[in-house]
Amino acid sequence: MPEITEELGSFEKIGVVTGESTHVEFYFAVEDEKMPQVWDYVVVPSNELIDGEEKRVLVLGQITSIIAYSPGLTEYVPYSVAEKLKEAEIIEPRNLAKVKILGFLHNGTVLMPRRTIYPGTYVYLAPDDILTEVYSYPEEEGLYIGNLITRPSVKVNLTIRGFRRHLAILAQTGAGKSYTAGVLLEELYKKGATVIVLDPHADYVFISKDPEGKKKVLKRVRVFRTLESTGRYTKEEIGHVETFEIKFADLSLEEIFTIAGINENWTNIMKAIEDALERLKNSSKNYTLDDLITALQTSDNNNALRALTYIKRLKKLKVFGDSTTPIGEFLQPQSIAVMDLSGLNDNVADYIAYKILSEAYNQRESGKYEYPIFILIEEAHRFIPKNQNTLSKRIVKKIAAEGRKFGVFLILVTQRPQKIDSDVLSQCNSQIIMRMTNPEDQKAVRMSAEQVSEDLLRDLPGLNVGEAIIVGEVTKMPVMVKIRKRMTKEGGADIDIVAKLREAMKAAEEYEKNLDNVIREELEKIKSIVEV
Ligand SMILES: Nc1ncnc2c1ncn2[C@@H]1O[C@H](COP(=O)(O)OP(=O)(O)OP(=O)(O)O)[C@@H](O)[C@H]1O
Repeated sequence: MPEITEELGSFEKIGVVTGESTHVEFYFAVEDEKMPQVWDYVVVPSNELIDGEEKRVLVLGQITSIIAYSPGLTEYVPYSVAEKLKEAEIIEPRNLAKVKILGFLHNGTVLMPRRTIYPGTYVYLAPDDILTEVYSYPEEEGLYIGNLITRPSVKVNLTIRGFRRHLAILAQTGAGKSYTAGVLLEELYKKGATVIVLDPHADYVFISKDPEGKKKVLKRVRVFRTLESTGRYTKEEIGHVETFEIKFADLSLEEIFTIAGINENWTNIMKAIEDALERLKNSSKNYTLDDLITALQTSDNNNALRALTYIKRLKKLKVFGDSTTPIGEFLQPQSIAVMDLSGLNDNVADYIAYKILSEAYNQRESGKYEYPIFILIEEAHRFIPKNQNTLSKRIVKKIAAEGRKFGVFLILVTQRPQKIDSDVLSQCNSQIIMRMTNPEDQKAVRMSAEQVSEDLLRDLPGLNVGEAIIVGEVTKMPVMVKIRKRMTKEGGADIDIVAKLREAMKAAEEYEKNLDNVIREELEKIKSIVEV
């Protein structure tokens, strides 16, 4: 942003600061004929002390409301007077705008002013190039997410550095969360990121293809599914699906205890399982879960029978196969690995999430994998619910607390911010918030994100599909964005109800026609029998 010179003369003047100002907000009387929009950006010149030196700076602000009034038409003016004023054309409508100060740019960072904006200061519409500068980053760190809602000509970039402290995408259903997450995946991919997606609704299984699903646009995308999963889409629709499986004999004793829900104080039960496993290991390296169950069933140890109740639970997981899919399959530079969890029940999805996240985290913690890993968890409230323990919750909490040290970053997507573990949510330093009308969800967002002001919350119900407010470390200033168009195909797009119903009508007609034909044929048969 330029430090101020005479170039202000080329800016579009739209008003004068009036009333009481502070260093965080001010009002201005809007010049007649000028019609700024709510959420548009303005600049005002001011003086700031920077590094001990007085400097003229341009303070950027955002219009948060516009109050229209007429000096003659006060609230209590009677109709007869109001009508006379109208007929005499002396209503003289005026606009008073309220502005929230966003800060000023100094050497690429945003500083908040310490001085109040003085009444009488001219207010200018912020020129596009200033806004572009505020919302851009150097090529190798900028992720192009969309354009300013009020200025479609201004591109908005996020910084990939901001992902260090995790990101949450929060909105009610249908607001455009998955679409937005898809845009982020495209941008992360362009930057060479390693991404793992936990995908309970198969929203990302087409991410390699163009929007029509014809051409492959992202080369290094792999979609995984468990052996028995049927998924939301067929393998033919997706193109290529790989199997994710775990060899039971590869599980450690601790893992078996964890997933079977065996408490660490139940030493007798643990010992019975350990003994049974020891015997199995001595006879074969390829023992299965069924082998363990048989070993416990045939044991004369009472604790083995007690253990059986817990071990039998593992049957429900349905992920055990002949070999273990190595975590290396999910971790490759510049790649997206989508774990399609659609159609699986919560326990299975939870176990798979736990397994993949733990191993990915270990790879980074031990330094075996050298590149940062981005983990996108769709429907995050299912994996990290509030007041409830899941297998994956422990590892997600660990990543939320310590992931940045090892380069493991979370992107959580949820339509139920109030249902998600609040510790994890508050570790997400950046938020992309979209339309949200539920007051409880709004409250959860307010509690978790200090940058989310009352002003912003008030605006949430007014956002359209695909519009978002972005706050936190991924952006220099809070920003309202129209998310850009996807270059890849969505998985979970809303169905076209009218088109589908049209198809249903056709199918019903077809059915009726067939039925008529069958009846006619039957009648013909009966007639021929009767005639004979
Ligand atoms: N930025 C956008 N531009 C164009 N269309 C969009 C945009 N964002 C969302 N949509 C459309 O809006 C619909 C809902 O989007 P999406 O599925 O991403 O919402 P969601 O919040 O993830 O919903 P759910 O919680 O049901 O998964 C989709 O049909 C999608 O194509």
